[in-house]
Amino acid sequence: MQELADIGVFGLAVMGANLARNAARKGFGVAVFNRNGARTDELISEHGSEGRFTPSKDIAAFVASIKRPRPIIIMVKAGQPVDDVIEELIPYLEEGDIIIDGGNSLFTDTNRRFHYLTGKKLRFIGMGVSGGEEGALEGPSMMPGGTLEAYQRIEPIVTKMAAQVDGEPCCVYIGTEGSGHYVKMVHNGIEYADMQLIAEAYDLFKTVYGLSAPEIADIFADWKTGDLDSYLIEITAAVLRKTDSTGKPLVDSIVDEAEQKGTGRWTAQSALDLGVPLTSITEAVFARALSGRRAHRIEAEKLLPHPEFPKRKPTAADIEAVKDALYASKIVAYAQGFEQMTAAAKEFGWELKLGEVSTIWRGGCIIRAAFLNRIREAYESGVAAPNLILQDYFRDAIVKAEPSWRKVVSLAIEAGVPVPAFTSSLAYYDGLRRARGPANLLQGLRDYFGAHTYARLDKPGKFHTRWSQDGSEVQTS
Ligand SMILES: NC(=O)C1=CN([C@@H]2O[C@H](COP(=O)(O)OP(=O)(O)OC[C@H]3O[C@@H](n4cnc5c(N)ncnc54)[C@H](OP(=O)(O)O)[C@@H]3O)[C@@H](O)[C@H]2O)C=CC1
Ligand SMILES: O=C(CO)[C@H](O)[C@H](O)COP(=O)(O)O
Repeated sequence: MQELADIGVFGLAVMGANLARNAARKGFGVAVFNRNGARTDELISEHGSEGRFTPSKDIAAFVASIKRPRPIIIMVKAGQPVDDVIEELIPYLEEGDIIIDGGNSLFTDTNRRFHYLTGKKLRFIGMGVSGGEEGALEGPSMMPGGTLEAYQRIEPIVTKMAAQVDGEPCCVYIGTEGSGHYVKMVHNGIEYADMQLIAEAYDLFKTVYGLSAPEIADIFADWKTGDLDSYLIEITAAVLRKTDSTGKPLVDSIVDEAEQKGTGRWTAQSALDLGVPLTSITEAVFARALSGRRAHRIEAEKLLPHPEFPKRKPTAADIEAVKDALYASKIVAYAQGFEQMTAAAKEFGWELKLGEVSTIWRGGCIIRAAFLNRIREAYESGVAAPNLILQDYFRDAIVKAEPSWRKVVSLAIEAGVPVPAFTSSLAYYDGLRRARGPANLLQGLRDYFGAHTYARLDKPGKFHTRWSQDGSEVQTS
């Protein structure tokens, strides 16, 4: 009789198959199941020799082939399929078994599933997994949330499967309920902002300076060695350098419509609910939405005049300025993402350790970057600044970059090239560093049309002015 597997993987598309192979390569016995059995056959025929797999074609046999208490990773399409799979598994599970949802589930769904399964004496972990196809195989960043004792049962397996940076696994217990999926959602939101900023830098080089894709690839390859060192900068150079069968840059033939599966939008929606000014990520979501209106854009280009900007090759200083603008905007995006996690922890009663979050994002995941070491140091220093921008390292970096950032945004505006993430990040920065903004007028207007009241700088309490009556002011509280 075959030895029982250490873990089960349900769902063998790119992510599930590679996570299963990852676990098997690390020496764990892995039970595998997919609704369409052809994927199971394919995994075993192509990679069965990589480790100890137990394939099954029915759920009862799959569950029975796993050591108790059974940890089962579900890696299926997010949404209803996760609920369907949970219902299919429940009849075969026993008290204490652990379902781990490794997909990009919405954190409120994870909260619901966590409480539902706890009520059935089963344990549930919502585990964000980042790293794409390659990360799942070679070592992803993992963000598990649920009960601590359920995590402790799977910890020896998942910490071995995760990417390792400086001897530390990119996997740590995040907190209870849907907190792991929340953190993964914000990771993806930051991923949206990072990518949008890169796309805006690319657009400036292409549209304002007239550089070709391979010329821009050289710039990004150069940036890989500095402050911007990151996986996304590295793959940007690779994407820009790639030619297609005609020998021309592939990127020039890709349709300029960005798709989205939802995690960026959810991040922005949650920020709105929490009242967090998450401008960079939200602009990145809107930029994808506008990119999706391609037919409108094609029509509008014919109807709306747009400035013809004389193209000239960039100087080294021009390139450096775009780099500074990208770096400063990136600091804003991360500061906003971390502020959102702080607000969510408070709102939902989670104890999120943001230093640990930055630690596990240093490897395996899509936003992995040298930069995350600086964020980790900021949190480890124990100096609790309410906003990362106010930590010494980031404050110095952003102040140094500010003149170039402003110059680049002005140039883009003058040239009619949209850089919404650069622009909104700068506007956020300018708003943040003003002790007194213009919202006093908003309050006056609100009080005028709706008697909504206002506070005064010179005395405590709330006040209302009888604007359309005798103009007198009354104290309301
Ligand atoms: N692709 C990526 O880079 C990343 C993906 N993720 C997340 O990981 C999860 C898996 O992603 P990915 O591997 O790309 O696969 P997909 O999201 O494309 O999902 C395909 C898998 O879901 C299964 N499935 C769909 N509906 C059902 C159902 N009702 N019952 C049972 N199984 C079902 C499919 O089974 P069948 O073969 O039978 O159709 C297949 O195994 C998703 O939540 C995704 O968002 C997370 C990080 C990165
Ligand atoms: O989770 C991921 C990486 O971390 C996925 O790649 C995600 O699907 C990307 O999101 P979108 O498809 O919306 O761009």
